[in-house]
Amino acid sequence: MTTSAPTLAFIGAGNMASSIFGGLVSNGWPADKIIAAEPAREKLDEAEQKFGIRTTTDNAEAISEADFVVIAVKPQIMQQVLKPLAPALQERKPVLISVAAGISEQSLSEWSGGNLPIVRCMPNTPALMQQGASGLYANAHVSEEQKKLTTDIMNAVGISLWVEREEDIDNVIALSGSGPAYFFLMMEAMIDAGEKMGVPRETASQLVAQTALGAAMMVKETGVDAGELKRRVMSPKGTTEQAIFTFEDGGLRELVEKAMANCHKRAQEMTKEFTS
Ligand SMILES: NC(=O)C1=CN([C@@H]2O[C@H](COP(=O)(O)OP(=O)(O)OC[C@H]3O[C@@H](n4cnc5c(N)ncnc54)[C@H](O)[C@@H]3O)[C@@H](O)[C@H]2O)C=CC1
Ligand SMILES: O=C(O)[C@@H]1CCC=N1
Repeated sequence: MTTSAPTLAFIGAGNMASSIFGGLVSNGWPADKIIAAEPAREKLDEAEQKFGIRTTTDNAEAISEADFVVIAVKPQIMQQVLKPLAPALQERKPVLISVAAGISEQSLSEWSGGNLPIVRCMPNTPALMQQGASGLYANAHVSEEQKKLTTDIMNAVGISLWVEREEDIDNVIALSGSGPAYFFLMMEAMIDAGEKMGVPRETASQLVAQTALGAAMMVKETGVDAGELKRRVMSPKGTTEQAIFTFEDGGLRELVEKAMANCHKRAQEMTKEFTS
């Protein structure tokens, strides 16, 4: 990214925000074009030290020079954080990018004073490694140029895909926003099982992480269906099929479907809960 990169303000410098600004800086986004605002001084100090970005405890100050404002606070406090920022947002008119689950564009628009270009973005924490996956939804005030710049920002930390319907953001949450945790759970369970078999935890961890990475790369790079790739590991009467039959008999598919449905349901409940 050149020095003509737009200025980005992050409101909230927690897990998700730091994954995005950390990923941006690691990918060459100029650190002096990123400012993070947060009440927790220690998080700002860490962000300054690790990534060299600018910081402030004053949210409105961060907005005063921003072209894009990424709001990354918990959904529960979004309204109380956003409402006092409406005057600063209305004066500057940046693109407001919310990464919050369960906060509708309508609520964001109302709390920020109306008529702002708003993007609902559903990223995930692998953004920190520039391996994030984001779903993006724009309201009618977002111009094509602003959409392109939003794509540039999120593509700097992974892949991003636009959705036409806002409700698809809840599907993106169930797939990729919350998705890393599903894979972490699977890896954690495999590492624990490996350790029980007597493999040192660190060795098990390295083997599992590389296996997950390799499997993901095969799905991404070969274009071969995941089911077919699975079948290619399952030699007839071999070892893998014993493991896969155990997963299938135990109802793993149904469990995954149920887990994702519950994740989606919670996003919808939150949207109702946090509508003023
Ligand atoms: N953690 C994840 O994997 C993902 C999170 N999200 C969304 O990101 C948002 C943030 O989640 P996390 O980063 O996980 O939470 P977090 O708790 O790590 O970060 C929130 C940050 O907001 C700060 N904050 C509190 N009051 C504030 C205020 N008045 N002004 C500015 N900052 C304030 C907190 O000190 C904290 O650092 C949520 O809305 C969540 O739905 C979206 C996708 C994935
Ligand atoms: O668990 C959550 O609510 C957030 C949204 C997606 C991932 N983490």
